[in-house]
Formats: sequence, structure tokens, C-alpha cells
Amino acid sequence: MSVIGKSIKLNNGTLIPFMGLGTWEVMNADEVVEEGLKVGYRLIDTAVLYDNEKLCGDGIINYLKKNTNSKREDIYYVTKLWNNQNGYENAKSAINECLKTVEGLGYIDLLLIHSPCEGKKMRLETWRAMQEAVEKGIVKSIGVSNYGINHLKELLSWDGLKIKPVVNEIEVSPWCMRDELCKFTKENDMQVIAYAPLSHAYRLQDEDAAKIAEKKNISVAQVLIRWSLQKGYIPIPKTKTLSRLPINLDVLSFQLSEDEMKQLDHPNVHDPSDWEVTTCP
Ligand SMILES: NC(=O)C1=CN([C@@H]2O[C@H](COP(=O)(O)OP(=O)(O)OC[C@H]3O[C@@H](n4cnc5c(N)ncnc54)[C@H](OP(=O)(O)O)[C@@H]3O)[C@@H](O)[C@H]2O)C=CC1
Ligand SMILES: O=C1Nc2ccccc2C1=O
Repeated sequence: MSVIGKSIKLNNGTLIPFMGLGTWEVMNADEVVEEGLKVGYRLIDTAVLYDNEKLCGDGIINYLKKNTNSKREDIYYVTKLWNNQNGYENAKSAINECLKTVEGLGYIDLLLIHSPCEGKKMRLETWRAMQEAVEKGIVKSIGVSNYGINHLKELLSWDGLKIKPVVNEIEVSPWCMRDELCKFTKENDMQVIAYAPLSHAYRLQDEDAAKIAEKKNISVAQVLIRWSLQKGYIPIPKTKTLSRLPINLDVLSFQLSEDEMKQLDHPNVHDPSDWEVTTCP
């Protein structure tokens, strides 16, 4: 059964929205997040690195104040510990800082380790602190980002593992498909959050995607977001342009055929729009 349009159940029994809103380089995040929630987004993706966690939190709180039918539990707030916050003590205080920054939210829905870059010892020590944050109730779920198969295997076989990651947030688009990593992630009962689903806008002029968009009278951005959903991922497109927010969310009223999906696929291209750290030691 297709879960497109519905919340998805994670391996700890909690629900995550089927897609979300990215906020990298969004400096007016309070305005964008509030408007995003108004038009129907329910997942907000930020990070310590983005320097806009407080603005994202403000956007959520302002929305909830004005829309008393919506509750805190209806919104899903994701943030990430940056590389220099790895290590047990470091991560513990960073997590408290993350929560203090968005005090009004009361808890963090999903906390990610932003990358595996800091090496095995730091990765596992960070995970220990993240597990404790779940046990304390300040974080509901924990996950990883930019983890390759070896990093996932390392964590899943660690004798200190008490809480499995619920997601791996990785770059996935038709030009960065990562079939093997996505398959491994899903087979091990973790969801794939697909970042840069619009290829950071670098491929929005792609001819095949443009043809499909034209035929369906939609935008290339909608085609790419739908591609991600039909692959079974949770895309988090970003826009700081308020008028694009509802367009990017309007991806449930059309489908891509098997042929159209194939036309978009580029299994032999590996062109990440951002950093590539899934193979780091
Ligand atoms: N965990 C990680 O390491 C990473 C996580 N991320 C997360 O994923 C999110 C998405 O990735 P990101 O790199 O931002 O790239 P995206 O693939 O989401 O592309 C964003 C770009 O597309 C443009 N755009 C958005 N919608 C449209 C539209 N309808 N028509 C035309 N152009 C459009 C935006 O322009 P404009 O804003 O001007 O409208 C922006 O230039 C990030 O914001 C972040 O939250 C991203 C990278 C790494
Ligand atoms: O959204 C992001 N853009 C980035 C660029 C470099 C490193 C991390 C990130 C993000 O998380």
C-alpha cells in the first residue's frame, strides 16, 4: 500500500510526515516556516550549522499561537548536531543547547548526527549522548545523516546500541540516486530523508524533467519531489520564496508513470550538489 501523502511509521512507533521543508541558507526562517506551516508543511529541517534554529522555532511557535486548532504534536522539528559537537560530553551539552534555543517547543522530534566525519570513536560517543537524550524525553527520536553503509553497519553492530537510528538523511535526487545505500537503509528498517531533492536547483533545466513537467502542466520542482516520494523517500525541498512553498507541496494530485520514473533515473551519474562524506573513514 502506498504511504504517499500520509505520515510514515518509524521503527520506534512514532510518525514522521511524508515530506518536509528544508531551511539551509534561509535567513528569514521565522517567516518562511510560519508560512510553510500555514500552507500545510508539517516537518521542518534545520541544524546547528544553519544558524537559524531559533528562527525556525519562532516560526513554529508563532504559527501555533495563531492557529489554536493545531497542536505542538502536529509539527515535526528536526535538528542536527554539527561535527564540532561530537563526543559524549560535547554532544550532551550541545543537545541541551539545541533544546534551549527552541525552548518553547518543549522537545525535539528528531535529532540527527549531521555527518560521520569525526571518526568511529566520536560517532559512537555522540550516539551514546543522543540515546540518553531520548531516555530523558527531551528528544523523541534519533537518526543519522550522510552515513554510508559502513557507518550504518558500525552503529547497528555496536554493543552500546540501545536505540536504533530511525532515519538516514542523505542527498538523493535523479542525479545522485544512491540505490545501494537507500536499499540498505530501508532494509534495516530506517527511513531515507532525501535532502537536496531539487539538486540544489542545479538540474531544474534538465530536458527530460522539463518535458514531463510540461506534459503535466506542473513545474520541474514538483516532478522531482514526486520522483522522490514514489521512490519511497521523505523529500525535504527548500525554498525561501514564499510563493514556491505551496507549489512544492502540491505533489499529491498527479503521478509519474513507470516510464516517466525511468526517464528521470540516472543510475550511472553520481553528481552530489553538496558535500559527499558517506565514504569517509
Ligand atoms: N544533512 C545534510 O547534510 C544536508 C541537509 N540538507 C537539507 O535539505 C534541504 C534541501 O536541500 P537544498 O540544498 O536546500 O536544495 P534543494 O534541492 O531543496 O534546492 C533548493 C533550491 O531550489 C530552489 N527552488 C525551490 N523550489 C523551487 C521551485 N518551485 N522552482 C524553482 N526553484 C526552486 C531554491 O530557490 P529559492 O530558495 O530561492 O526559492 C533553492 O535554490 C536543505 O535546505 C537542508 O534542510 C541539505 C544539504 C545537506
Ligand atoms: O543543508 C546543508 N548544506 C550543507 C552544505 C555543507 C555541509 C552541510 C550542509 C547542510 O546540512
